[in-house]
Amino acid sequence: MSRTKHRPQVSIICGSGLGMLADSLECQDQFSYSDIPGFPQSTVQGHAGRLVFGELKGKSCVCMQGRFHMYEGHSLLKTTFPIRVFKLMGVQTLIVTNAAGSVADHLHPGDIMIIKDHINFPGLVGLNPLHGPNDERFGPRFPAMSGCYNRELRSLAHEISKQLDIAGLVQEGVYAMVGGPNFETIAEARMLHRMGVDAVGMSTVPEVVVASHCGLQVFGLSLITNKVVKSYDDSDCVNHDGVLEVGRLRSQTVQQLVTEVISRMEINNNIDRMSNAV
Ligand SMILES: O=P(O)(O)O[C@@H]1C[C@H](O)[C@@H](CO)O1
Ligand code: HPA
Repeated sequence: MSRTKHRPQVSIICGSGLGMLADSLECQDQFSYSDIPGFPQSTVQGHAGRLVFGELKGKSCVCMQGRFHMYEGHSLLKTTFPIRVFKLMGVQTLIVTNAAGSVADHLHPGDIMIIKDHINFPGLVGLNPLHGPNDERFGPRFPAMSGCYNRELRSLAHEISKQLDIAGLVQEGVYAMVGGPNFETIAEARMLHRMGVDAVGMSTVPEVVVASHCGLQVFGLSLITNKVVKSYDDSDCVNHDGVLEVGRLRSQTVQQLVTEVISRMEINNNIDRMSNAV
């Protein structure tokens, strides 16, 4: 905290190919993850590995240009370490973005899905960042997860997408986290489809669980970068370069939507900063 004058209220995590979300921050202070004690390193292409502080539409923000994934070999505690750092800094809101494959037939590459809820597949089999002794300073032993994606922010995003004339691209849905790093088999994709999953990815959920546990309000967006293959007659094949390419093509639209949501969200100036700990 002593190396930046910014005291962020909003934190943003950039998904694969969405690192440009940090570019619109003004008066930036940037730190490479390798210079931050306790931070893991980003190893995935499209995740720069920088923490960027700055102002956006009068709000103080911190942006992770690059996130950590379980499949990189990080423990879930390490993967979500930045969220608790943000909480200690006084952040009130977490905005998560990701690249995801569409499972629902009505979602297409280039669409933006506002995350309404999630399915935590790793969590359901015991891989949860909240495993282990509970640190009561952050939150309760048994946190509720219903309503963890803030309803007001979701409805604000719909309103903004109408005003930006992108409502045709924006839908709401359920994101499921799988462990990765391989993409889904056809049988797995069909199972997800039957379960009511709209989009599938390899991140986000651990961050949201930890943010929700410590009382941050959460807003999440998935950029649909590909369709998951659900038919044995389909010769399509997803790859990471294609995922990054759709990220580049839609980067400006995602940036506009996130910027407007931040601009119009309410900030409680009576913040609960645990900053004497950082
Ligand atoms: O960090 P996100 O969830 O945006 O990254 C997605 C999932 C994998 O890391 C990668 C696959 O292309 O993109
Ligand atoms: N599956 C899992 N993760 C992803 C996908 C996908 O199809 N696309 C981007 N991230």
